[in-house]
Amino acid sequence: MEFLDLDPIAHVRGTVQIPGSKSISNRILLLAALAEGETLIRGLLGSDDTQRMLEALDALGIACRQQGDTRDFTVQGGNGVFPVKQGEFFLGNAGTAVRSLTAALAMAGGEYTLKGVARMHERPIGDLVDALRVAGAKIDYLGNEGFPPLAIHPGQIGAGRRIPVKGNVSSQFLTALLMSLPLSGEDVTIELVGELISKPYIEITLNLMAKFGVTVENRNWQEFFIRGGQRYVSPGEVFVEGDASSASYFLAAGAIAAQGGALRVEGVGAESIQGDKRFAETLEQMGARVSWGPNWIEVAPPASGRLKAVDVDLNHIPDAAMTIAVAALFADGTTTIRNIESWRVKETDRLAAMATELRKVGATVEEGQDYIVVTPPTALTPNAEIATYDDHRMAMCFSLVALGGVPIRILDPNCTAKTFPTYFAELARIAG
Ligand SMILES: O=C(O)C1=C[C@@H](OP(=O)(O)O)[C@@H](O)[C@H](O)C1
Ligand SMILES: C=C(OP(=O)(O)O)C(=O)O
Repeated sequence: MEFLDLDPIAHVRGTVQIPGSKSISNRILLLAALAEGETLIRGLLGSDDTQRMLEALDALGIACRQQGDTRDFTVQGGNGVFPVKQGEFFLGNAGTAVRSLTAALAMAGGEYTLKGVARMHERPIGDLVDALRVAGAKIDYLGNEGFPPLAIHPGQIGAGRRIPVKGNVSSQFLTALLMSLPLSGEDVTIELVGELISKPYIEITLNLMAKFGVTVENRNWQEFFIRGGQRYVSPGEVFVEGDASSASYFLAAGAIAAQGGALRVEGVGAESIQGDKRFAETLEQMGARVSWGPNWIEVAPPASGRLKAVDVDLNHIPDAAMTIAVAALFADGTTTIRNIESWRVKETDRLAAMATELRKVGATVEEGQDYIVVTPPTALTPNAEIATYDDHRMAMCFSLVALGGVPIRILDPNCTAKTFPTYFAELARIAG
């Protein structure tokens, strides 16, 4: 097993340019593919998740062309049509690709198979498939009921329907329906059944759909009404913001160990459409000093020098919430993070993984079905070997332990390629 040994990091300083947002990149790729006209996408994230989406669109007959060696791409939209009517697509562990393509292909009138890595075949999709079946889609499970791989057949997506969907397992199911149902051309009402988690991701979806000319009426988060007759039209050029979840590691590093001013991230700021920018608010609650510009955030440690423990509901920022669990090692007292049951169905069972690995560095941890309680040790255990469970965020979060004056070994560090292939190089650059 490959590993990376991190030496203790005394301080961090400088500015980090955050690579493009995964959530925005994969949404824009699909919307551009469905739109009429050519879209120039600026600053697309280069990572496993976006690569899987690009490959799938390419195989579906949508030309996606990289501009030289930049991260700018042109996409020739198919105006609601995928030219290729059959295929088998491997989508790795990219939730944003599997969920949104399931809905888009269910309406595409072809024979398609969607599959991913073994873990993807353990990540639920049943609530989305149920909703699509009500809409008239024909989808079969090729393995376990409720999970990929899926066989998608031509269906009859009906007009004027009410489509119920559950949103308590993943908001990506609602996102997938929202992005695809306008293709029916008819009035559609999506009706939320029960609670919706990870709400800010729906705001990203609605914002980007509007950029491509389709508006949705959000009726108090209970119903989403899409008026028929709308279609996606390329806005010409779109810009991908820096990834706010990726920014969380550097913002936390600034809160723990910035020296000579604050650590700055660029690419995400007050004007960002990503909910994960609100991670900085939680750091502020922990006592960190935070300042905001339109496109940047700066964080410095608390005036007292030590972060405060917090008791917080982080349902709105499930990805960045992991960074708080590790930042809790640097806080006075016990930190509780609540309402994060979705951690159990992501890249790994993140509640179990986080608890196991935090204990390796000496923390006392209570793991509940939907919460985690972290009490830091008086001294961090040096040379812990951190398993990362093929979860990019486990690798990135635990690198912060090096800011506690102890060496740490991160196993399989290349798993950061899912969303941030250059993470450890960036960390080395700001480490003083
Ligand atoms: O829509 C999106 O882009 C995402 C939604 C969230 O998932 P859930 O809605 O499953 O919590 C988040 O964890 C994921 O990384 C990206
Ligand atoms: C949950 C995540 O990814 P996915 O898009 O695969 O759901 C994540 O990036 O933390």
